Amino acid sequence: MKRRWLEAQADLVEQVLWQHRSPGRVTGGRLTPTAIFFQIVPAPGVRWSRLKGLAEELALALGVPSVRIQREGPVVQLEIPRPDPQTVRFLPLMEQVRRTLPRYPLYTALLGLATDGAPLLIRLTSPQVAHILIAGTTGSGKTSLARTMLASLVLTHRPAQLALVLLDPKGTAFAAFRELPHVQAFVPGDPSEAAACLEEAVRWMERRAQEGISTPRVLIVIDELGDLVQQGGREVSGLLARLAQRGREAGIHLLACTQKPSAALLGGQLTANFPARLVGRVVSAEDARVAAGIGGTGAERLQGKGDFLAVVGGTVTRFQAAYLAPEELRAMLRQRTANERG
Ligand SMILES: Nc1ncnc2c1ncn2[C@@H]1O[C@H](COP(=O)(O)OP(=O)(O)OP(=O)(O)O)[C@@H](O)[C@H]1O
Repeated sequence: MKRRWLEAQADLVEQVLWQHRSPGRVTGGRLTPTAIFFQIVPAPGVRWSRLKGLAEELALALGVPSVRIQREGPVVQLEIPRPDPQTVRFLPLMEQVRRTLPRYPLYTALLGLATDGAPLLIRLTSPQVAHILIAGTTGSGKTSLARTMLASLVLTHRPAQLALVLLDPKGTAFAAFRELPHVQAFVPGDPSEAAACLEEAVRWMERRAQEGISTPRVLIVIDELGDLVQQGGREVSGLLARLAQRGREAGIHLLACTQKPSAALLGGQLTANFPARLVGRVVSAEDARVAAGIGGTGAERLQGKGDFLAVVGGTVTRFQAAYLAPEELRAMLRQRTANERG
């Protein structure tokens, strides 16, 4: 049934290409949780720019809001959103990872499922990571992704290995985590309290660097970095920049979400110090460039709701974020807190 439907989609694509005098053969038909990927083998003489220009016509013919046409080496990839997108569920994916790996790697967070079907993880202590910026417009799934990463970390690390500082201006992003023994500080609302907390973190960083202490590793998680910097002004951006520049050696890492990844808002010094970027849907190609730190990623054509690019060490990996519904998260964390206390 699925095969036949995929073949019909491929035929439709070939028809559109033929009608627009850019014939090509459509092969593949790989399903990911949210999209179908085809490969187009253009007939001799068909120009890449012409194929690329047919995105709107293809979307119209297939009855979808948009399609992505990307060139990957000699191959042209066509990506069509699935009419029946599937959620990548956190718990089964986490179980799969723990089953396949002999030992869950330290300081490593689960992100989701890459388009090649493999689970995607990110290691805080890798030299190409250290601090992570999650950028994307509203509804792209930033806060949900940060929660997924946090959930995977607290499930696999003891408080003696990993401590958390949670800055949550809305007070709703990370509230579910606040009772966990890993949490050193939970700061909802009030930017002046957030500034005081960051000041303490800087003092702590300096002391740890002097004494050569780097455990427990500390992860400072910030929802809406843009708001925090806007409200807290120079003082806050200065503190954050210091943590980003010198935190790594003292075992302090930052994970920050932002709707507005602009250097003008966050300060060039701060943005330059987030080597790893997780980029969800953004509104323009310019925002995509700033968010990813490199051009041409096409993040402005992502679907939202957990459709992300991981940009780490010059490599771009597309993935669908694993998702934990709020009630699932609460139940899981209750269990985890009970285990730690018991
Ligand atoms: N990985 C995912 N899989 C499926 N649905 C998701 C996923 N991530 C987010 N969503 C859906 O998208 C909604 C918005 O997600 P989220 O609040 O994380 O976005 P956001 O980018 O943080 O938005 P805002 O900036 O407005 O806070 C969620 O309520 C959920 O319904």
